[in-house]
Amino acid sequence: MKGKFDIDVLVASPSTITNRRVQRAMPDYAKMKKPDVKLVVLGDLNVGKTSLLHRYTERKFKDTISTVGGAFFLKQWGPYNISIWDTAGREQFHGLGSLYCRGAAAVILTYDVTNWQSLAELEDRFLYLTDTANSDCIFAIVGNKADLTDPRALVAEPEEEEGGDEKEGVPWANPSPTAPPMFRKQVFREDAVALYSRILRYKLLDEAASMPAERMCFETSAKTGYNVDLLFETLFDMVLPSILRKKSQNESPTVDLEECLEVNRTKDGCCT
Ligand SMILES: Nc1nc2c(ncn2[C@@H]2O[C@H](COP(=O)(O)OP(=O)(O)OP(=O)(O)O)[C@@H](O)[C@H]2O)c(=O)[nH]1
Ligand SMILES: [Mg+2]
Repeated sequence: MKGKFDIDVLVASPSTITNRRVQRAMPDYAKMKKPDVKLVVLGDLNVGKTSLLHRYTERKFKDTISTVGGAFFLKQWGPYNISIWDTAGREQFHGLGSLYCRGAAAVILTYDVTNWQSLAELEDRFLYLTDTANSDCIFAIVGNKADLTDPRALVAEPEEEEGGDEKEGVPWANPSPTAPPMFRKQVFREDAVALYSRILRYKLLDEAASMPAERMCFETSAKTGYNVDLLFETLFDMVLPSILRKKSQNESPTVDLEECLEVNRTKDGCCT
């Protein structure tokens, strides 16, 4: 399934800027569109954050290397520009997390369904990083690698044709008879739902007035594309009110006191 407003995505990564060849191919930042809203993907090392973004933006499951610092993807959604920040799960980049979360309208907390510790880390190590996000920030909890445990997640969506650097073959595209061995599922949906409730309590949010956990907990596979569009597009729709509110605040007539004082001073000539 393609996004209803599918348009090119721009990718920029501080980790690639040092590479000369890439530097020449870097976009012209002067022409870059200003994002209207920001989404951030957080989670432990190796849970598949970058792979989810590749799957959504490039329709591919590609080889990845562990993210250094962070990278951002720009997605046009209707008339709006949405920036999606991919962060590094590695401990040494942890400090950057709260920087990336500053002003975020939505945070995607990602774990690996075959790794209990990756869920525990979300609460222990990542949740407090979101203190810098917007006060009305939306939280999604995403269990990735569902293809390893759930036969429904094995049905692959077609990959984009051109390119060539995607992983060789797609044996998982057909669940039978070449289905890969199933891994033991360590994190269940109920565990994610329970974490979602704890997050609302941590944020002092009223559960009844917040998005219900059933809508905010996803199981995905970056490998097959299972639920990946659903995840991002549900969030894009949810952050639209936040964009509209920001825009109307910017458009509402306000008086800049500093500017008035400056004009008055110049008129009176007292400061010239
Ligand atoms: N089976 C399976 N493997 C996946 C999936 N998503 C990612 N992987 C694999 O998991 C490994 C880590 O993926 P990344 O996307 O680099 O993980 P990350 O969360 O970005 O990791 P850091 O950048 O180090 O924080 C890679 O070997 C991926 O191929 C998935 O949905 N299913
Ligand atoms: Mg990564």
